[in-house]
Amino acid sequence: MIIAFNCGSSSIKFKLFDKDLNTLASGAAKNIGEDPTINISGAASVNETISKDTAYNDIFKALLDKIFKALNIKEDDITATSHRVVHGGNIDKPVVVTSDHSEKLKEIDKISAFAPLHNGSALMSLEAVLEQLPNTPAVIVFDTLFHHTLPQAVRQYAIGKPDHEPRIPLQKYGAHGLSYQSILKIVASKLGKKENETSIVVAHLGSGGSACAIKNGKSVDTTMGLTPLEGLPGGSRTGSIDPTLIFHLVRDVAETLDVNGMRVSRGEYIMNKQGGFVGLCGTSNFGKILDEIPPADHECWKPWYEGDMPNKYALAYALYLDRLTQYLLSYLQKLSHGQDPKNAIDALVFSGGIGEKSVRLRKDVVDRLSVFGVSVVDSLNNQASEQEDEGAFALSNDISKIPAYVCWTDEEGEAARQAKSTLNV
Ligand SMILES: Nc1ncnc2c1ncn2[C@@H]1O[C@H](COP(=O)(O)OP(=O)(O)O)[C@@H](O)[C@H]1O
Ligand SMILES: CC(=O)OP(=O)(O)O
Ligand SMILES: [Mg+2]
Repeated sequence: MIIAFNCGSSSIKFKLFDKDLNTLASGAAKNIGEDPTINISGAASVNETISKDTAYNDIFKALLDKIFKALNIKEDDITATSHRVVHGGNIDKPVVVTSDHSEKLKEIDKISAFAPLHNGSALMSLEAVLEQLPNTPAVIVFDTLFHHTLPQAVRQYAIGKPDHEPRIPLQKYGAHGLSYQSILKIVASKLGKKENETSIVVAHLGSGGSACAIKNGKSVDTTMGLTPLEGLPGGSRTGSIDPTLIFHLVRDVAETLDVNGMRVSRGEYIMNKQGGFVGLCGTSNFGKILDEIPPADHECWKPWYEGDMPNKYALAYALYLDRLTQYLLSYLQKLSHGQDPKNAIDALVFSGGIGEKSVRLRKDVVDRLSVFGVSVVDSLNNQASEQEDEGAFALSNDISKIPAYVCWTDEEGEAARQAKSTLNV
C-alpha cells in the first residue's frame, strides 16, 4: 500500500492506496487555524474536533496516529509514502528519502523560505513519518515541477539581477502543480483526448487559490509566483498587491518572527496570514462569506463592478470575483491566440474546495466570461456540487463555446502515482 500526504495551508489530506492505486481510505485534518477537525473514511470512520491552538505538527502527528490505529495498518503493509512539498525550486524530479535522509532534507529545506506556509510543515510531517516508518522509502513530489514548462517571458520578473547569490533564481515557479496534473489527466480522459493535445484553463480555488493556462498539456501561465503569495487572494493571503504597500502598512517590515520554527519577516507574515478573506472580513471560511452576501439579483451587483457593497462579506466576494475573472479572461485570451476559442480551448475547469462546492461562484464567474461564449446550464451547475469525487462533471451544454466543468482534484492520487513510478513498485 502507498500513503500520500498533502500538507496544505489550512488542511492535511491523505489517501491510502493499494498497489494498483485504487483508493482504500482517505481523510483530512481541515480548518487548521480556525476550528480544526479530523476525519477519516474507508475501512473505519473517524470524526473528531481538535483544540483550536494545536500546532500544525501536533495535528499531523494526531492524524498519523489515527490513520495507523483506525485503519489497523502495520509498518510492513506500506511499500512507500508520498509527500506533497509545494516548492521544489528547479528540482526536476521527485526525490526519494529514507531513514538516512538528513542531508537531502536539509538541502530541500533551504527552499522553505519560498513557501513559508507550506514547505516547513510538509518537511516536519515527513520527518514524523520517517520516524514511524524508518524502513519505508518516502518520495517527495513537488507542485512546482508541473510549471517547469512556463515560457521565459512569463517566468521572468521585470527586475534586474540580485546583488547576492539567492538560494534559487528569483522567478515565477507557480504552485498547485499536482492538482493541475491530476485535473489535466481527469479532464483529458473525460474529453477522450490525449493529455498533450488538451488545452484548458483551470481555477484551483482552495484556501490558497490559483489559476493555470495549460496548452497542449503544458503549463504556459499560472498566477502564483516566486512564492504562493502572488496572484489571487486566498483565505489569509493578500494575493498580488502593490509590493510597496506593505512598507507603508507596517513599520519593521523586515523584522523576523518565529513561524512553525522558521524565521519569516513580519511583512511576509502579514501578507500570508492576515490578508485575503481574513483581512477583508475576519474569516477564511468561504461558506460563511456566501451566507452573508446579498442574493445574485440584489442591486449592488448591477453592474457588479460599479456597485457599492452593503457589507464586508460582499466586498470580499466582489473583490475575489474581480481578480479571478481578470486572470481567467487573460488566460482564455492567451490560449485562443487569434483562433476561435472554440477550437483552441477544450474546457474551463473549476476545482479546489471553493470551485468544487460553490454553485454561486461558478455561475457568477461564468456570467462574467460570456464574452468568450462560456455558459453553464443552471440545473447542471446546481447538481454538480452533489456529485462529490466523480472525476469531472460537465456544467455546460452545446451552446457554450467552451464547456465548463467541475473537476474534483486528486492531488493525493497524483502524488501516489509519481511515487509509484519513481520507485518502480
Ligand atoms: N460548501 C462550501 N462552499 C463554499 N466554499 C467551501 C465549502 N466548503 C469548503 N469551502 C472552502 O474551500 C476552501 C478549502 O478548500 P481546499 O481545497 O480543501 O483547501 P486547502 O487544500 O487549500 O486547504 C476554504 O476556503 C473553505 O471555506
Ligand atoms: C500552494 C497552496 O496554496 O496550497 P494550498 O492551497 O494547499 O494551501
Ligand atoms: Mg490544497
